[in-house]
Amino acid sequence: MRIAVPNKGRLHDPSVELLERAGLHLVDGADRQLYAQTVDPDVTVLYARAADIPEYVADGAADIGITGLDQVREAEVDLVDLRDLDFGRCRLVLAAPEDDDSVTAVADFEGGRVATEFPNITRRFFEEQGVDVDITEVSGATELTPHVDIADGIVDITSTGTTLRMNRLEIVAEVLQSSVRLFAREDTADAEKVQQVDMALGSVLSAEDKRYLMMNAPEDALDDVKEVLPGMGGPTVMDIAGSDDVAVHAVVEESAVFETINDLKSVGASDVLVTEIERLVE
Ligand SMILES: Nc1ncnc2c1ncn2[C@@H]1O[C@H](COP(=O)(O)OP(=O)(O)OP(=O)(O)O)[C@@H](O)[C@H]1O
Ligand SMILES: O=P(O)(O)OC[C@H]1O[C@H](OP(=O)(O)OP(=O)(O)O)[C@H](O)[C@@H]1O
Ligand SMILES: [Mg+2]
Repeated sequence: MRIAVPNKGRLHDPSVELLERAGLHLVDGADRQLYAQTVDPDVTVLYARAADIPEYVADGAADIGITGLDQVREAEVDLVDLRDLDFGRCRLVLAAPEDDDSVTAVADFEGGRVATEFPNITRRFFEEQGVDVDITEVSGATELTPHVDIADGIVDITSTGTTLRMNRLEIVAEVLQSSVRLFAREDTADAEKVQQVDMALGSVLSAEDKRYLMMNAPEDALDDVKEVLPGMGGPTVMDIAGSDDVAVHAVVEESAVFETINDLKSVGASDVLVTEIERLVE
């Protein structure tokens, strides 16, 4: 089974890190090598540009791929979105010079010019809006185009908004919300190995906001301890050799840890340990 992964840029490191955390360790992959075996002899990683990965999956060069939803929408290929991998979150927006009052709404672009790295997404957006525009495709530095009279506005990626602000552009409309996803083809989505990889990646993401709590408590405080411990079924309770206390283990939301520990101490728990969880296979 071949999985296409971004070979460079902002998506490369988080993609490789996620595979490693999911246990799909890469082996023998030299830095410039565009493929790598993994610890699973049935899973090979192919490295490609984020923009090319939709075609890699659609054409069968890879069975699944990790890339931005914006890249798949721009490629206009029909893929199965298996899972949001919760990074590379950004928006495609229509933006125009902040000091140009003639283009402050989508309709103002009627008969106007829009520069973008995403001509297909842009064309479809304006078609849906019933606005006729002239689209100019550029390969980067899109934010400059309205200031050198190449376009009246742009459709481009934004996440912090810094680049738009620095280039005195303001958002007129949101075109697409995007993040990095695990994509498959219709004919590969249900394959056993694809399901295994999807589950492994999901188990890492499920565990990220959970913590494992371990503590000791007097047996007669157990009911109060159970009251305090939220979520995931009942806690695990174990006898401690040579002690009247019991050991209690539970999985809790990371956001609840601070308050839960205070409550546990108040009902008599002691020696409370908090650890991260590598993977949580539901
Ligand atoms: N500023 C950003 N914030 C969040 N995600 C982004 C941002 N820019 C790009 N992305 C996501 O990363 C994907 C790849 O981005 P892009 O094609 O710009 O390559 P890159 O990884 O930024 O490398 P480079 O731009 O240097 O070629 C985009 O399709 C989008 O999904
Ligand atoms: O909202 P911000 O946080 O400012 O991010 C938006 C910028 O990020 C991307 O550029 P990138 O840095 O990837 O360079 P690129 O244009 O070469 O892709 C995108 O093309 C925008 O220019
Ligand atoms: Mg970029």
